[in-house]
Amino acid sequence: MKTQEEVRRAIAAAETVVVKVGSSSLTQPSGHLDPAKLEALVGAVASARLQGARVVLVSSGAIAAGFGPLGFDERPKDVALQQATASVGQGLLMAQYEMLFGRYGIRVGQLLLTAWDTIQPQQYRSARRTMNALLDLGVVPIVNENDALASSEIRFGDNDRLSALVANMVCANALVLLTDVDALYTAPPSEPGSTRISFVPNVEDVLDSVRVGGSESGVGTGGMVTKLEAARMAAVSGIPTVLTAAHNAGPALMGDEVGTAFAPIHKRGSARRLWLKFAANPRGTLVVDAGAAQALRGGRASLLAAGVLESRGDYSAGDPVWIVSEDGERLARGLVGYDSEEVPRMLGRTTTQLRRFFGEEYAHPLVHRDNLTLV
Ligand SMILES: Nc1ncnc2c1ncn2[C@@H]1O[C@H](COP(=O)(O)OP(=O)(O)O)[C@@H](O)[C@H]1O
Ligand SMILES: N[C@@H](CCC(=O)OP(=O)(O)O)C(=O)O
Repeated sequence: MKTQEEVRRAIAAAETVVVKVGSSSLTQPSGHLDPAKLEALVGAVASARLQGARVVLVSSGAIAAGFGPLGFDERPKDVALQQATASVGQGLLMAQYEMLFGRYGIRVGQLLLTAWDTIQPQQYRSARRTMNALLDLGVVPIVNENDALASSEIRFGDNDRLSALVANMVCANALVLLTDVDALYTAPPSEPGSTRISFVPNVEDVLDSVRVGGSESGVGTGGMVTKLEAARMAAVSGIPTVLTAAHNAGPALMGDEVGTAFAPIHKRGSARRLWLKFAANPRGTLVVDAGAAQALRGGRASLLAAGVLESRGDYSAGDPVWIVSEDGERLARGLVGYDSEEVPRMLGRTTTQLRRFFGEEYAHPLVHRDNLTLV
């Protein structure tokens, strides 16, 4: 799948498609939910569904739906208030979707995910099983970040990267990112001289040649930065992406030449590794010796305490950490198996010594190879 035509055709033929719609495309300039925009979006998604596609809708808009009814004049800035607002707004948003999809005889189901649910194998498997069961039933799963529960360290904030992880989770054949600009531009569209890009053969190459900025609407989160990250995560998972304005949803799903199409880069990765590689925010650093560095570079090796020289930072078991060489080169990111208070006394010790000195629960790698990704 190399040419634009092939990518567009693959999107039109996708058996399973993830459609992500941002807050900026569901709201009025005041920031409140816009029922007409919701209605148009549902029309396009329902049409794809009725033609036989399995469709997951990743929808933002909980905060937009909640702040008016709670008596606020604008989106709250405080994180706890945003979370509370999302909790009120999510129900109101779903009520709208239920009513609008109901007109087409389509059922919807709600799935609220945190980044954690895409990392922890048990939660990940459970989310995937539920999602697939919903799709088998012909239901349109509607996914949002679980804003009310997501903690600041492990929160996406935007839904772009979450949509790429969901696409990976359901083995989607296409990802459609809907926003308030019609395409990716060579620079933020408010800048004079920026031009529209209709096809990106390799998203990893375009990252250096395009200038992307944050959200200009004041409603969305992440801007084009997180959308390109999502397109890259999808491309690495072998999934083609189209990015365009929400009013182009219908033509985009039909494979018309709207917006920007991104070709897949053929490699398939697990959602957890994708999260680690692109989205995780490391909380600490493990400095490794030359032998461990070499083993890690070779791939498929776990990081054992015996090869770690130093632990920096304050982290808990399960947190993402950087793994760096002695001269500070970043080698990998990984999910560490122990708290930062436990690690120093484990350093430099073999697994046999750890078992003998501290017991069986310490006789494990600091970072298991399944929880590690090279940078
Ligand atoms: N190079 C670029 N091309 C297109 N849009 C860009 C670019 N750089 C920044 N943007 C901004 O990204 C915004 C979309 O992001 P955002 O507001 O977060 O939307 P959403 O709510 O859909 O996630 C656009 O409105 C645009 O102003
Ligand atoms: N989860 C939040 C969405 C946050 C947000 O604005 O994301 P996005 O529209 O993808 O930039 C909500 O539902 O309000």
